[in-house]
Amino acid sequence: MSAENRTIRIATRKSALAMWQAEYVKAQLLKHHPQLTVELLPMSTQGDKILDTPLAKIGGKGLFIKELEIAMLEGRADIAVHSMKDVPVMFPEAFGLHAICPRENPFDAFVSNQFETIDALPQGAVVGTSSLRRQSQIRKHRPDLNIRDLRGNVNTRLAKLDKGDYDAIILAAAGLIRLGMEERIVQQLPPDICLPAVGQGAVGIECRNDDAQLIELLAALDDAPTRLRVIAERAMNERLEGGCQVPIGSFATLDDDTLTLTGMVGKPDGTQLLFASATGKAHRGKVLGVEVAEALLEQGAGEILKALYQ
Ligand SMILES: NCc1[nH]cc(CCC(=O)O)c1CC(=O)O
Repeated sequence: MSAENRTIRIATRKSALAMWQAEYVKAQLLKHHPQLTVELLPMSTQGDKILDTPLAKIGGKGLFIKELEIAMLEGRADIAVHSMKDVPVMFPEAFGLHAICPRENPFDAFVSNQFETIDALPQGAVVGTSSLRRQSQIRKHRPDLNIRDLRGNVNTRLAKLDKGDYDAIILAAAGLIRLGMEERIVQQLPPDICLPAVGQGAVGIECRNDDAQLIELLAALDDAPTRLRVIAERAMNERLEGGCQVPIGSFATLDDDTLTLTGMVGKPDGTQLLFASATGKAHRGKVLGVEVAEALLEQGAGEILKALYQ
């Protein structure tokens, strides 16, 4: 089988956002390699089926990608497309992330039908998010708000807001933009209020490490600045062993060849938030990630994280 006539099958979750990302990767593959045939293989994953339990209790983010990896191991699919935010830092040995696509808006969005900003919410207003990272930072900023659990895909969450279950909800801006719902973003939360999650807004492409031909084809879709940023962000989480759903923010910026990484670990109740930053050459992202993680551990991040796993 030559790269000339190869059919690339993309394993993807079935949510609207996952399908958008898979279609995006299909379009990019065909743009760079018009000779290919590209097909989508939509699948349900454990993470999609169990909707009533907080993710941290049922095994975390890996639940969303295991089925996709099995499809690749069994030869039913060639690549899997992921939101980098949902990809655990501990990666199975047989697979690699062989392209990281250009990053969309990495910040969190405040979405409300009544209020213009998070600061305009009245005391005791009900805000929906299931992310411990968002909860921790929003409680720190506005201890008076009432944070309530909110799960499901982007459309489900918006429907719950529109039904009046919440005064506001927090979602990733990237998901809303990709789904053509940018107008629902009322306020973009700046990183000093809500530091984004590792990899937020970036899409990664995974395939088997033994598929050299495919790895070469995927190189055309890789965006070096995004990859350098995400490598640094993930190195921080790896050092912190931020395995499942955790109150950790990790956000890198790139200015020419200079990378600045900021990390945050917070108590879910918002009573203690730790921050650290490091700056250096872009290719040293892994070292910077470890440096920021160790600065956070020195401040007591280990105790905050340990308390969550008990
Ligand atoms: N946890 C779910 C998830 N995974 C990726 C995105 C979209 C943004 C992205 O690509 O990072 C979302 C939705 C959200 O957090 O609001």
